[in-house]
Amino acid sequence: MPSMNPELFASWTYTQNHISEPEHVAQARGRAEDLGVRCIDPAGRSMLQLLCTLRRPRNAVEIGSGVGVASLAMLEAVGPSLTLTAIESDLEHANAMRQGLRESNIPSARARIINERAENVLSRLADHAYDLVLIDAGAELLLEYVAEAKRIVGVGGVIILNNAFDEHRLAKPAVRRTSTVMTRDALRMLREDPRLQTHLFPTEQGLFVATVLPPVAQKTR
Ligand SMILES: C[S@@+](CC[C@H](N)C(=O)[O-])C[C@H]1O[C@@H](n2cnc3c(N)ncnc32)[C@H](O)[C@@H]1O
Repeated sequence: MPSMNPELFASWTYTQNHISEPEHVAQARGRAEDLGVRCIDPAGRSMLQLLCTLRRPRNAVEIGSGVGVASLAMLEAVGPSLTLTAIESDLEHANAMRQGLRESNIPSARARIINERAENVLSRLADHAYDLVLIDAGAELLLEYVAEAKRIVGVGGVIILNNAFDEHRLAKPAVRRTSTVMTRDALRMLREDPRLQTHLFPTEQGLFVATVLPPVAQKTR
């Protein structure tokens, strides 16, 4: 097991610092700062774009889309073949996302923004109808979001959980805060499912990725 020596930390920092983002993303981050909303970090955004480029989802859901930094990343990585359902409970955040989409010339038909609480929306989404679900709406209802994501994602689809480090509390066993316990339970729920292949990527906030395996490839435990 690697220990956190200074060289490892330097390499990690180098990775985080060598990501450049276009001007319109910086503008969206500025809007998020004004509204006091956290966005996916640059390494997470970059990883999300890579996953979208590899998987090329046609139907994606984002639970907690904020001002749309991650949404834009997905829409831009895949292009017109992706339709995104973005669920966001805060009207100001949803409006800021609409502004970002307009400025990026993304037609509103490609991003359906649902301004409601996710727990009231997810049960209306069809089983196995989505290729990608990004969860980033806080830890309070995380287990419910994970259960719904597992229901709506089809074989070969991807479930992504951002802020998996729970503000760097996850790895500290003594921390028993509700959000940390919820996050640990959610990650366990995904890791222990034999239908899923999982990995936790060490981005700044932690990006946990699970893909739904076809029946022949399912893990035996
Ligand atoms: C961390 S931000 C999302 C950032 C976004 N994924 C990005 O990278 O740009 C979390 C968002 O989830 C929203 N949220 C919190 N609870 C929610 C709920 N129950 N249903 C829908 N949205 C929720 C908040 O209003 C906030 O905008």
